[in-house]
Amino acid sequence: MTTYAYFGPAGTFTEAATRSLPLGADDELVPLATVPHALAAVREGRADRAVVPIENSVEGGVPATLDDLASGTPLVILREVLVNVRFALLVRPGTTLADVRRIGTHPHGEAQCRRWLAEHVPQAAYVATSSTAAAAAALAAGTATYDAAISAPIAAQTYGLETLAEGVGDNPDGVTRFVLVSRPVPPPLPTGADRTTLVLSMRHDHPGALLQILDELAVRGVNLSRIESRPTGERLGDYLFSVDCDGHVDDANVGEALMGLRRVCADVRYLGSYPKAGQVPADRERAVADARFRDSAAWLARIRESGTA
Ligand SMILES: O=C(O)C(=O)Cc1ccccc1
Repeated sequence: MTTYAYFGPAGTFTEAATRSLPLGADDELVPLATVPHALAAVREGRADRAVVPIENSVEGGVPATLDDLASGTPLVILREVLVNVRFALLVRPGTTLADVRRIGTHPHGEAQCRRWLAEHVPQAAYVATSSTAAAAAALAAGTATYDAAISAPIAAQTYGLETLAEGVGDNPDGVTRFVLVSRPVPPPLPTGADRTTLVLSMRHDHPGALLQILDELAVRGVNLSRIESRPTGERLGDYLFSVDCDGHVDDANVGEALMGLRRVCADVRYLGSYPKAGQVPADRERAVADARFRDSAAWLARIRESGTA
């Protein structure tokens, strides 16, 4: 039996992401109110795995997740899943669009529905809630300070609310990437289409610090798919770089890039190598490049051992 803590309550997009994993019949799903609570449950051994959002196609990286994974007891990402997020405007039975004065939702929900809201409910103010489902739950319970919630369509059934409008997202193709997180374990085997997540801190602020990082990756042909600077939270002006790159820690070029980063950075936190979600064709050039890296390492070893290649 595996216990999955997910960013809840019931009816969040994170629950949908969790249910899209290959779950066993006796696996247990535990909703927790925030991303830090879900990750703490894994760190403290109350859950085996956590599922949390990490990036979406409108707002970019999810700060609560990036910041929590960047510090504290190390955790690793084992897998990612993509969810096409579609939003619905939910109300208590009887409320009409003209009645809606305040709308509750998660900040990422608001960001992804902004244009629709400006056009259809321009009179409504936005109230931030801890998740899209928490907005629906409080509305149904009568404890909300708002009269409509933007949530996943399924939250209407979960909480007994009425759907006033569906497809209220500005982009019907909006996608959120969720990650399955565990206490440190060896990575899943390379598939040829993998991603590696890292957090990099520089020794001190100096000219060209970011260029040094990019150099270590570029010179080994490692492609970056996301890079964000995040404040460390310690001193004004202290930043970390949160990075996703293509490839697996077992790939020769990624391994060499990691060693290079370890030399130039004050700290490199490895957050896992895992298969990319979606229809990603295996990169044939990667296999050729990997063979060249391994060949050159073997060549150097022969010279060191016997004085000749
Ligand atoms: O609040 C939720 O339902 C979540 O799972 C976080 C979220 C919010 C908006 C878009 C994608 C994920």
